[in-house]
Amino acid sequence: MTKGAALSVRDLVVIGDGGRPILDIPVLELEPGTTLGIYGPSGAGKTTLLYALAGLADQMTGRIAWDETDLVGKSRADRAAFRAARIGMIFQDHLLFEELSALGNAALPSLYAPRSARAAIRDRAATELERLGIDAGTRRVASFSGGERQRVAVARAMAADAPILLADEPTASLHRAAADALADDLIGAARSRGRTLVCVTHDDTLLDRMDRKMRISDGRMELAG
Ligand SMILES: Nc1ncnc2c1ncn2[C@@H]1O[C@H](COP(=O)(O)OP(=O)(O)OP(=O)(O)O)[C@@H](O)[C@H]1O
Repeated sequence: MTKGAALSVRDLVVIGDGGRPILDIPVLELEPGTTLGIYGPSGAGKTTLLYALAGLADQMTGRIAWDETDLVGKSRADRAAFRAARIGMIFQDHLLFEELSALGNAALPSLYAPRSARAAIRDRAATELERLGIDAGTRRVASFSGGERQRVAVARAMAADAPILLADEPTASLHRAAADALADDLIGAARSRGRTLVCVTHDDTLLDRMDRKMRISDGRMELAG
């Protein structure tokens, strides 16, 4: 079983390009295997928080510790290495390689993995795609719909079998039944494999299934459950 990671955020301030703080989170603690839903108005700072938790924000102060690793103090290269090894990401623009098939994209984490782990990653990628109803086949993802691309991104995050899953509006381009199936997968991954899941979403059905919910408004936490 994958061991989930604990999160400890303290006095996190993310600075925007203009030098102005765009996010201020005094305290956020998550036990391994917890699911957290983040919601709030457009422009509130939800994606900024997810990027910071992934170590993708360059200008930040405070502390973002996943277990013993504080991403704030690390170099960009070290943060990238941590991300590759420990974080599965489902982000809004999907970041797919247009020339590759669904399986080619979903199995991408195998490129960064030790040789001994590669076959298992490809197998998980294929299994996830099948479960999400995507033909792994030879068609390039360039011609996929928004919802199909979303599911390829989910399969890729699952294939890595990372202890941390970060998702930005994972159900946004899906109809209700597909959104519910995807929620089953994400939450099932957290519950059965102890992964820690942080999910930005406007989808109340998905939010209601999270262990905890946090509202962000104007760069600040408003409610924490
Ligand atoms: N690098 C940056 N430099 C300056 N401002 C930024 C930067 N990144 C984001 N912002 C601004 O910070 C605010 C928060 O952006 P963010 O994308 O986190 O919002 P959000 O809550 O995810 O919104 P949405 O629901 O519309 O996706 C916005 O006003 C945005 O324009």
